Amino acid sequence: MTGIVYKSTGSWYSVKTNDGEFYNCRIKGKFRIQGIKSTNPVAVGDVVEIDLDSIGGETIGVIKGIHERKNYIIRKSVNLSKRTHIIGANIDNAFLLVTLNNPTTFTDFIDRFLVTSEAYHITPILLFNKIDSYDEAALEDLRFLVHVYRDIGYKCVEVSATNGTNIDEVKQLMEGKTSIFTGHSGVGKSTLVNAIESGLDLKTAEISEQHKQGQHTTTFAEMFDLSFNARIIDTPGIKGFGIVDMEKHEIGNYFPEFFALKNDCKFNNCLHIDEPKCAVKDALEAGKIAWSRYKSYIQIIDGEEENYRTDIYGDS
Ligand SMILES: Nc1nc2c(ncn2[C@@H]2O[C@H](COP(=O)(O)OP(=O)(O)OP(=O)(O)O)[C@@H](O)[C@H]2O)c(=O)[nH]1
Ligand SMILES: [Zn+2]
Repeated sequence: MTGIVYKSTGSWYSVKTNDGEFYNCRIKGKFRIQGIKSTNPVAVGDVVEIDLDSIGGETIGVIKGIHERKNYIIRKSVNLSKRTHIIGANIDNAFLLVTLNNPTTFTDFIDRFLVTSEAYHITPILLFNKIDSYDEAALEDLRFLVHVYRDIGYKCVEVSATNGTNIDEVKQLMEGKTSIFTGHSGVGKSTLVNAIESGLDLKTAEISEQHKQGQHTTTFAEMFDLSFNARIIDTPGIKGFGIVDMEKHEIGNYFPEFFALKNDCKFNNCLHIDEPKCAVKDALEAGKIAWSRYKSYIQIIDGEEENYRTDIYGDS
């Protein structure tokens, strides 16, 4: 039987099969997928093959195989073991909630998120939240930012989680897909998810209650079905994306407006820094590329070692 992993707590996995039933499953044998060494061989969002077994009147599943992943996001531990944990797999949309103030979301944070989404092959969507709270000056800044990102081709939606503004548009973008929500603490993730589907926070509350009783201190990702044929992967403690292990020369490929000009640079390995006849620098001077984007690019290129190691920002 084929199913999808909705939850994992170490050695047990909750798998929903095509008939809509949930089964507690264990893993049989060893898994080594796509050459990743991770602390968890099977992750939330994985499509798995299971066999059912009846043990003492209870039906237990055994996971015997995993389908190839479309993508997956990982978190590397910052300690010496550098062990990788797969947070979630087969994700369609990554929503980043952005607020201009309260808290401030800086453009380099947005751009790192976009680069990582591109590298992971996840569709990034920017949600500019709290638009009900902005004064005219902030709205002006907002319009500029939205213009910059729409121009590149990124989907941007201005929302108010508290007023319900444009929540239907967000729901439309989620339909038939698996989404994750990220953003700084206080940007309104919980409020927004609650506006999308009320009562969902109730479920998560129950789960954290279970965690308190159990031995696990780590919070695990969990997937939820929403009422309008959409899924959310709840990623506790994950606030945003950083940069995946990348070669310097690759980074420009994940800035679509730079990538589009790549063949116009004199050198095909142009880093767009101080090479002559660089089409990206020309476009920047001509005002066709935003300075904030170029600044983020340089920051990533010059990034401290840490930026290349930690690809998911978490609390720990
Ligand atoms: N004015 C206004 N306030 C909002 C909006 N969305 C959220 N807030 C407020 O912002 C604060 C933080 O919202 P949360 O939903 O808790 O933010 P969060 O991103 O889940 O925060 P963490 O749980 O710390 O990651 C709360 O006081 C919300 O009421 C909005 O659209 N407009
Ligand atoms: Zn160049």
